[in-house]
Amino acid sequence: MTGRLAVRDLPLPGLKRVERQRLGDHRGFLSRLFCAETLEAAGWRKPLAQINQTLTRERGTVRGLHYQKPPAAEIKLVMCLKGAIWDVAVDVRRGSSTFLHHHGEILSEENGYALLIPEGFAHGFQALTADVELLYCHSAPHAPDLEAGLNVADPRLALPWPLPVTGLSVRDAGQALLTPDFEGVVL
Ligand SMILES: Cc1cn([C@H]2C[C@H](O)[C@@H](COP(=O)(O)OP(=O)(O)O[C@H]3O[C@H](C)C(=O)[C@H](O)[C@H]3O)O2)c(=O)[nH]c1=O
Repeated sequence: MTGRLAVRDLPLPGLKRVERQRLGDHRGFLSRLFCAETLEAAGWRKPLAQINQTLTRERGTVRGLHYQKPPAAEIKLVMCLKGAIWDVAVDVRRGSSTFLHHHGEILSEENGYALLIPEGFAHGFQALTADVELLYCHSAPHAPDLEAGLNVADPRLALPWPLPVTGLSVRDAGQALLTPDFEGVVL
């Protein structure tokens, strides 16, 4: 456990779980959310460009699946500070041995887990409780013109959402299904 963040390998190459250790005392706790030194060793070798917060009010709501295309491809560190989510990353790296494979797991206020999602992964989550709050660290600025997405109900992905999918944004509900010629992104 170096510097309060433990990094674990996951089945998709480059995808990591980052486990936060809380330092508690009679007042409460301190928890480190980001550490450039620890995360550089885990593959974050870019600046910290932007940090976002989202609040998702309704249990069952799904946000995603989003990624930014090169040259705005980004590393994300996603953590759930309030409530619990099922978080999922899908490999869209052209030529990857795990192309279009997904990894999903629960991130929560309680378990203190985050996902470090490399460039070339689409990201999404489902709120498992009401009023979930997420914090995102991004290695590249928001680039709306280079945003892309996958459909959360795409049969080619067959994502095992824990709850019935609700609350999609108009954009997310309208994401096109993958076509047979989809080759992913070249990083
Ligand atoms: C991502 C982003 C969005 N915005 C603006 C654009 C829209 O006017 C508004 C909501 O954007 P959007 O509906 O894309 O937000 P989400 O669907 O919650 O996307 C988020 O959830 C999925 C799961 C992700 O992985 C994205 O990285 C994350 O941003 O915020 C910004 O101003 N900056 C940003 O970095």
